[in-house]
Amino acid sequence: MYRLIPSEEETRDEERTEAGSVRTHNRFISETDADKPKGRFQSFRQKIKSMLPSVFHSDPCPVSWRSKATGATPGAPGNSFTIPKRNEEYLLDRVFLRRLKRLLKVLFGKRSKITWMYVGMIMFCILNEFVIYYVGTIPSRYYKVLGDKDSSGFLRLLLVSLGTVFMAGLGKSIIFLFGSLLALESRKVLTLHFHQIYIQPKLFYRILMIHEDEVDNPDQRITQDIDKLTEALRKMTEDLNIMPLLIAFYTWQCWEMAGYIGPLCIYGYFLLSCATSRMLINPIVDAIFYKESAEGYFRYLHVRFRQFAESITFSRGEGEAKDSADASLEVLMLTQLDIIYKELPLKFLQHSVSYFGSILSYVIIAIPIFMGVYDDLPSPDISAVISKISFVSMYLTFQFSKVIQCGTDFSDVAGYTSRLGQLLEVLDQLNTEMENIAVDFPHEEARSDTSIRFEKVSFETPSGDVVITDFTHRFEPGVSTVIVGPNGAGKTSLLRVMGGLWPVTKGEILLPHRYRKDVIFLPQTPYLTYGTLREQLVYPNKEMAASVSDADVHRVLKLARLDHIVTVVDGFDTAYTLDWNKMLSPGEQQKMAFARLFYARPVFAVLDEATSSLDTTSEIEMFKQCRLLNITCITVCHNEALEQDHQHRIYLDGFGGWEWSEVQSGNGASRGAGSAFGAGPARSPSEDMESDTLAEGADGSY
Ligand SMILES: Nc1ncnc2c1ncn2[C@@H]1O[C@H](COP(=O)(O)OP(=O)(O)OP(=O)(O)O)[C@@H](O)[C@H]1O
Repeated sequence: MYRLIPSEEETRDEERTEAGSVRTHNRFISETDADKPKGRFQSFRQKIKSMLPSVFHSDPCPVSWRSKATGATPGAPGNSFTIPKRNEEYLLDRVFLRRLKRLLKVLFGKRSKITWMYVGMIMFCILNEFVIYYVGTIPSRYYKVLGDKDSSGFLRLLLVSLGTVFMAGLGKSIIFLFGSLLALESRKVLTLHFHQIYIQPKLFYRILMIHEDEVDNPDQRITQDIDKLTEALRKMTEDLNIMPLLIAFYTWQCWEMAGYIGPLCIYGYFLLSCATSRMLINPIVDAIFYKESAEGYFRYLHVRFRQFAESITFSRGEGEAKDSADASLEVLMLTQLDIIYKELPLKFLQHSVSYFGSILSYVIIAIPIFMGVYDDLPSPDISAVISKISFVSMYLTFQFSKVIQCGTDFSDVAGYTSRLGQLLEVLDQLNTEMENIAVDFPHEEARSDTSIRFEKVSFETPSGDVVITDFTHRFEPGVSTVIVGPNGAGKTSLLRVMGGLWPVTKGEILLPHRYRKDVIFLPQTPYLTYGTLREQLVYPNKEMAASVSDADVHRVLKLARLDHIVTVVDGFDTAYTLDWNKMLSPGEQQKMAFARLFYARPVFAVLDEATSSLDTTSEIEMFKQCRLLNITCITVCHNEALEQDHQHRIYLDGFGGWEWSEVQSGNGASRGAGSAFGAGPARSPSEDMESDTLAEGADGSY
């Protein structure tokens, strides 16, 4: 037996609420809050932040167990516009460094190829820099041979310089290749890491369904932000990876030729530029964070159009769809405009730094020349020296200006790092919560117990409303139970608690030891996986598909009254993606879920309105097959006629109360025997016989 007990974390959250000591970011606040925008840019940002949820959260803002801990009151009277808002600023601070360190640790982990690729790239860059140094000194050699009128020297130099320039070009392209492969590998490593943490039992559900106010668009962060981060890192790496070596080398060269004044001027200039640049980058990091949020919502809106195309069209909602898409685009444009405005001073600084840098290099040359250091040299040699110093000092200032120019890439890196780091932190936090929804392995004596037991279980919604109190019941194999009650009474929530999706606040739930095998949940809308028909039937255990024989496929499809789809698919091993949703109507999709169930034949089938789209005959047939295959149903439904297919009935009153009773008129067994089928449309005895035979056939074969 697995044991689901209240989460300590949840309890702690409540204590925090009562104590009033809460996390400050992710508060729910209203537009009427005191922190009104101050400056022009702040007001701009405020506008973007406030528009994001108002445009995209057409549904009421999700509230979570965690948000409850903030003690805020979404939708409270007077809060005409209540939105979730983050107080966190995304800056180049210690939080950013911590997040970056974490991502780099993943990238340069023990088994990652990235370390070696990076080392290879650095080696190549160093080699290439030797070539570049030679290319840089070529003009001074030309001054010399031309000044000396040395024609054979000139020809030799021409050949050598052509070869070197070709080598330098080739080197740059190879560095680009290295960088691109490195970015590709980095994306793979990071994405796999996120998949590993994010696509975990129940975690996935909790972050998307319950904690979505804490971290927006996790899908976008994984699919796009990682890509953009690795691309920005690639650009920075290509520019900066051997920069410290180059700076050291060219500082020494500059010192040799122009004395300490040269490097001193350049370093002072660089420090000043860096300090200004940092000030200008900070607001961009924040703006990038919000731009990506807006990007995510915009994309999500279009995904929803695709998902609900038919419903929108039936409701003639295209106008509303267009308005919301336009509005979301407007927000996105505002966020992009915000970045453009904030990047403007940075761009100005970057360009000015490189132009001033070239002037500075002439100042550095001028100092030794006016001090008479090179007075005793002949003029061709002075020209050569001037050219060489100019190259060295310009290259040194160029290295520093590259650092400033990387500011834009760096602000990208910082923005994406914040988004990914934040996602990792929320995932960590949820993982801890999941650990606190304890799963205890049973004592030996409990292993044979195949029942599902609820012992005085109470639980509440994520927003803290009590759903059911002190629920005690034992679901026994062979005794099907129907759960009924008004809308919002908590029927599905009871199944969520049974499935470990929601924690209990009191009491405990004991589940069969072979829980994963013995208990199968069928939701109202089944998930159709990408893949072949065989893979659909064994979902989620795709690896078992090969063991499903053609006869098995035919048999379970016939049991689920879905045998006609063998003519729709090209073959049992033909893979389909989105086409599954087009090939199967909602009712057929539910039948597919039953086909899976008939193939797996668990002890319990937990059905949450899983037959809502089926015609009455098929609905009755599904329950009959369950009975014949010894599958005990725990069914949430609104169809009173289905009660006859169950022995027990649980009624939830919607106020936390519940009532257990035996189903009075007839039961599933008697219905299965024949007469009680009168509850559904008339069926021929041969049809019944056929179903029974099929079920028996299935019995023998699985
Ligand atoms: N993620 C959530 N956050 C906050 N409240 C929720 C959440 N999910 C469900 N609830 C609330 O829990 C209550 C019970 O919902 P549940 O889906 O269990 O009802 P139900 O009995 O299955 O309803 P129906 O018959 O309409 O399917 C509802 O009031 C609903 O608003």
